[in-house]
Amino acid sequence: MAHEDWLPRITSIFRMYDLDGDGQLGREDLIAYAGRVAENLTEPGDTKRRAALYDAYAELWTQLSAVSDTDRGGRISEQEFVAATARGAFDGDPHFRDSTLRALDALADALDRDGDGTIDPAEYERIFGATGLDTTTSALGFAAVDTDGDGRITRAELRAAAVHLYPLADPAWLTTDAAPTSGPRGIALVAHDTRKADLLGWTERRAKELEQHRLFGTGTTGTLITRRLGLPVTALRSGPLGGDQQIGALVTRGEIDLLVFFFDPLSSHPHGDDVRALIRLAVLANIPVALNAASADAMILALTPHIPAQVGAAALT
Ligand SMILES: O=C(CO)COP(=O)(O)O
Repeated sequence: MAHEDWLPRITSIFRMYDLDGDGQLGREDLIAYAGRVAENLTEPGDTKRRAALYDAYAELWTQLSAVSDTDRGGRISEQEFVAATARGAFDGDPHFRDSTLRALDALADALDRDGDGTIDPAEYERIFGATGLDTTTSALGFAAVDTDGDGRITRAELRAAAVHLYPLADPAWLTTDAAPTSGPRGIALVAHDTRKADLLGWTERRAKELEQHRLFGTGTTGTLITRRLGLPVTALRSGPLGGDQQIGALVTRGEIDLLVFFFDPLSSHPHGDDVRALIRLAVLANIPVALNAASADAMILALTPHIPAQVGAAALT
């Protein structure tokens, strides 16, 4: 792609994030940007959506700086940003891809005020004030984003339309391969009472791998893991109160890449139908399901790439 085609796009992305206008991007700019989006799109008490935005933009900063902060000064100048795009350093980087898609998904969730999984025109309208995007950006007009014309925007439609908001020489790369091949994955952790000690032992052993992913759990299981290990687990409702069904909904939305479910093999449970439904959805979605520590070990290792502690700029160019 010719330089002149993408240069104005890349400089406007840089300036969109450079909220203090000092010509340098720092972590604080991305955090302030997340704050701006959170402030405009979410209620003050909506800690879940807000935390997802802050986490996503902090992660985006990590990946942006790993690729483009070539002088390792802790800040990215506009020149470094443009140069990294010019040499296609972001294109093809799976960690950058995953963090970008995660930021877009956090934005989609924040726009989806009623939480029905799609964005209607009134919900969508707020994107412009919240992100600083120009209302005249026709590529982001509702009709252009709602490609199937059903009057609602899905996460996938937002991902596809918003790729040009990222510093890619070839934005199409971001969404051509729907399944990320590495980087943070969604992992659901569930255990019946008689298996909680086993699961806690396993999560303790695999804390290093688990902390690289996005963790979800049924109520008691998730809360216990966070309390015991400090791992950030998004705890849903307790299993018997609908937690398995909530995990099933996440599976259906494509947000879970591994289900670790240490179920009780020796007794029956009043919510047995919910348990079967969750496993059925996981089979349908073709995601790995680990029912004991041995299978969970194999699967977590397969899903967790070795991420070097500090990626040198030279290695990326
Ligand atoms: O019952 C469960 C799964 O079916 C687990 O729920 P809790 O994590 O809330 O105990």
